Amino acid sequence: MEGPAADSGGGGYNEALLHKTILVGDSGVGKTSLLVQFDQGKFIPGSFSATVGIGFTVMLLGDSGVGKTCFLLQFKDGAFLSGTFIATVGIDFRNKVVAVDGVKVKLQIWDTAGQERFRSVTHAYYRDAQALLLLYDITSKMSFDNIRAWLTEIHEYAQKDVVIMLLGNKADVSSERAVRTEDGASLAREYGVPFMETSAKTGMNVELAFLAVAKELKQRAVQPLDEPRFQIHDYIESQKKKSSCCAFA
Ligand SMILES: Nc1nc2c(ncn2[C@@H]2O[C@H](COP(=O)(O)OP(=O)(O)OP(=O)(O)O)[C@@H](O)[C@H]2O)c(=O)[nH]1
Repeated sequence: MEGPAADSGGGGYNEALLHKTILVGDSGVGKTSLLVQFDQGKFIPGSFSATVGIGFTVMLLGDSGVGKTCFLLQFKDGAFLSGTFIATVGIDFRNKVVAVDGVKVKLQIWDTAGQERFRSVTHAYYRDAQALLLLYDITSKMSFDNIRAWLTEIHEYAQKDVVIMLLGNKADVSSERAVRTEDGASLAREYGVPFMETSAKTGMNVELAFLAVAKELKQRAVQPLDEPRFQIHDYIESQKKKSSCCAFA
């Protein structure tokens, strides 16, 4: 069985093997347990809760090494993978349910390989994503300079109304900073997308990034007519922690 993902353990990679498997069946037959058993190798007894009816796909994009996998693992497990860098192969995914204004929202998060050689594989998934988190590394000017090329690809392959957020990751490494916060903010303004700096290491703004897109997508899906529209830019500005401030250990 393969997820939308190829094996991320390195070694040979066969594009022809990439396919999707969908689990279908009545509520309670064990679809989620089967997936958890496959993903984590364990069975969680007594944990049945009907899978939430509202779910979205979020995709992580950006150059290889900017921290996409760490960003996802920090959000999913609250842990940081330090040490050896193992580049993602093709595409991998994780699920996480978040509460948005009392409603459970399931996010399926796709972690893509930043390496050029996997680009044709990841392009195929753009159109299924409702939100894209586009990361650069604040210690790598090149990863920032490549953001325009990423945005061009996004406009070519993604849905027209996809939610895009620009994230300057590794904000904890201020001594090696190569991209000013103002430059990130100004590029984001130019493209009309929300922006913040993050750290997959300390967790700074990681949850906020996912929560903001979950709120925006949920609002779009089930917006009560009498409620004012959710403003993602304002929400982020009011909630985000600044890297110049006291957010680091
Ligand atoms: N200091 C610091 N290091 C980070 C952070 N995020 C990731 N790293 C490190 O950066 C390296 C690359 O991280 P990954 O998450 O594997 O990068 P990626 O973007 O998924 O790379 P690809 O899978 O090749 O696209 C690893 O050595 C991480 O430990 C961060 O916020 N701060």
